[in-house]
Amino acid sequence: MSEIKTYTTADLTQHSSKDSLWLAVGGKVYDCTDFVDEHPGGEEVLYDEAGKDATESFDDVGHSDEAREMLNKMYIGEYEASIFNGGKTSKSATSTTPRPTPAGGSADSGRLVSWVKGWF
Ligand code: HEM
Repeated sequence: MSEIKTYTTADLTQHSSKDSLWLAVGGKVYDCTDFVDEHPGGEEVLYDEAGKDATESFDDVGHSDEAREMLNKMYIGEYEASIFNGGKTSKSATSTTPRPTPAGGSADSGRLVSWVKGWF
């Protein structure tokens, strides 16, 4: 059993180079360092998003389920900013969903997000 790590925006920013390239997508952090060369969409777009929350760009492309599955292999932890950035990441997380929730989970997490946001 591995413990779940949480990374902040500051942590993410430290990994924005070719040598260590992390991306946040849908509230989760992925180490894409070794994937850059294999990305069908090219290296450039990943460098552009390196060390950032790439949820929107990732979603905009309309990546396939296969692409989403590839993400699972690169998963290294949760992105802490997902709740505190005005819901941007969390909102997209409902469509990205490499989460261990059932298929109907997106609606539920949407509700959770609104609920959490109500506190701020
Ligand atoms: C680590 C995260 C990512 C993974 C695993 C991934 C994976 C893939 C895969 C498998 C494809 C082939 C088409 C498909 O199956 O959907 C693809 C295409 C593409 N990706 Fe990504 N991608 C990632 C991040 C990004 C990001 C952040 C961008 C930023 C804009 C991006 C832009 C594109 C584009 C533009 C294509 C289309 C290429 C084409 O059809 O010519 N990807 N990606």
